[in-house]
Amino acid sequence: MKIAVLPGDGIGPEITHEAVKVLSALGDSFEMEMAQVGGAGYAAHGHPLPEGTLKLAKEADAVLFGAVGDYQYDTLERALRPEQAILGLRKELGLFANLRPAILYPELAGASTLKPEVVSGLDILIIRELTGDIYFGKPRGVRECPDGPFAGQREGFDTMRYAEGEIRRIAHVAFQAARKRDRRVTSVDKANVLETFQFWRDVVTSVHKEYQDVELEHMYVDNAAMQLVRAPKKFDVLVTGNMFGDILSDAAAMLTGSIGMLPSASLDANNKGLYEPSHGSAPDIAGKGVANPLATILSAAMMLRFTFGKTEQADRIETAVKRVLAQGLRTPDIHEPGSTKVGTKEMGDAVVAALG
Ligand SMILES: NC(=O)c1ccc[n+]([C@@H]2O[C@H](COP(=O)([O-])OP(=O)(O)OC[C@H]3O[C@@H](n4cnc5c(N)ncnc54)[C@H](O)[C@@H]3O)[C@@H](O)[C@H]2O)c1
Ligand SMILES: CC(C)[C@H](C(=O)O)[C@@H](O)C(=O)O
Ligand SMILES: [Mg+2]
Repeated sequence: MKIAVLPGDGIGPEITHEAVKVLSALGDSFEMEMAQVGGAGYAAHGHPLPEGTLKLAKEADAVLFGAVGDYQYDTLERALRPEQAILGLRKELGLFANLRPAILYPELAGASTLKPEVVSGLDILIIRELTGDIYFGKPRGVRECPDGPFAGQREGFDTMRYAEGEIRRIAHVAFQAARKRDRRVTSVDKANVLETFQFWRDVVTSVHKEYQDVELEHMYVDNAAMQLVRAPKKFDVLVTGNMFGDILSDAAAMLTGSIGMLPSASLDANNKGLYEPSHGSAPDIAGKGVANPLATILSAAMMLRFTFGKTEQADRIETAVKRVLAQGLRTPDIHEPGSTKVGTKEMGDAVVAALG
C-alpha cells in the first residue's frame, strides 16, 4: 500500500501533514513517500510536475495531494504554472471521475450561510468529469481575430469538446453511484446553447437506457447553480463536465459550512486515485496555522474506501471528524458563535485522539 504524498504550495503542506498524521495513527502500515509539486516543484526542479514526482505518482497505489498555486507564479508561462501540475496528474493518470461529496454534518447546520432548514441533512454527490472539456480542448491560445468588428485585434480562445466515450464513461460512474444512493441523477449541461452539451445530453440519455432503475433529469447549469442554493437537498447525484463541475462544487462547498470541508476523489477506470481537498492553496492564510485540514483528512478517508477497500478504517476517520465537530472544535473558516477555535494542528491532533 504505497501512497505518494504531494503537499504542494500555500496551505498544502500544513493540511497534508495533518492527513498523514491521521493515516499514520490508524495502525496500518502504509508506505508514504513525499515529493514536490506545483510552485514547490518549479522552485526545486524548474517544473511544476517534475519527472520524479510524476514517476512516484504513477508507481504508487494512490496519491494524497494538498493544493498548488501561488500568486508569485501567476506571471509564468502557462506550461510552468503550478496549476499545470494537478491538470497534468489528472491527465497522465487517467483520473477522469472526480467525486465531490457535499455533506452537511449536523453539528455544522448553523455554520452554513444558508438557513438550517435549507441545508440540514444535505448529502449530495457531485461527479465532475475531469480530463476533458474546455480544460484540455485544442486549439487554444491568443491569435489575431480573423473577422467581425474586432478583426485584426488579438483574441483569446479555447476549445470545448467531449468525445462520446468520455461522456459515456462518466455517465456510467454517475448511474452506478446513484444505485448505491437514492437512485437519482441530475445531468447538468448547457444544451440550449452549446453543441458540446447537446451532445452530452444525448449521450447521457442513451447510457441511461442501461439504468432504468435510476431516475434521470437534465438541468441547465445556470438553473442548477440557482437550485443548489435554493433547494440543494432535492439533488442526489449531480453529474457534469469539467468546467461546470469546478464551479458548482465550490458553490456546493459553502452548503457544508466551509470550502475547508469538501473532500474529493479523482479516480481512473480501476479505482486508482488521487485524493485532494476541493479547495486551493489559500495563499491568504498560508503559514498561519489556521487552515481547516478536515477536507484533506476526509479525502484520506475516501482513499481508504475507494483505492484500498478499507471501509472500516475510512469509517473510523469519518466518525472521528464527526466527534471533533460534536466537541465544538472549529477552525476559523467556520463561523459559529460558542464554538472552540482551534488551529490546523490542534484540529489534526483532535481527530487522531478521536479515532476509536
Ligand atoms: N486543486 C488545487 O490544487 C487547487 C484548487 C483550487 C485553486 N487552486 C489554486 O489556489 C490558489 C488560490 O486560489 P483561490 O483563492 O481562488 O481559491 P482557494 O480555494 O485557495 O481559496 C478561496 C478562499 O477559501 C479559503 N480557504 C480555502 N481552503 C481553506 C481551508 N482549508 N481552510 C480555511 N480556508 C480555506 C481561502 O483562505 C480563501 O479565502 C490559486 O493559485 C489557484 O489556482 C488550486
Ligand atoms: C487549480 C485548478 C486547476 C483546479 C481546477 O480547476 O480543476 C481547481 O480549481 C480544482 O477544483 O481542483
Ligand atoms: Mg476548483
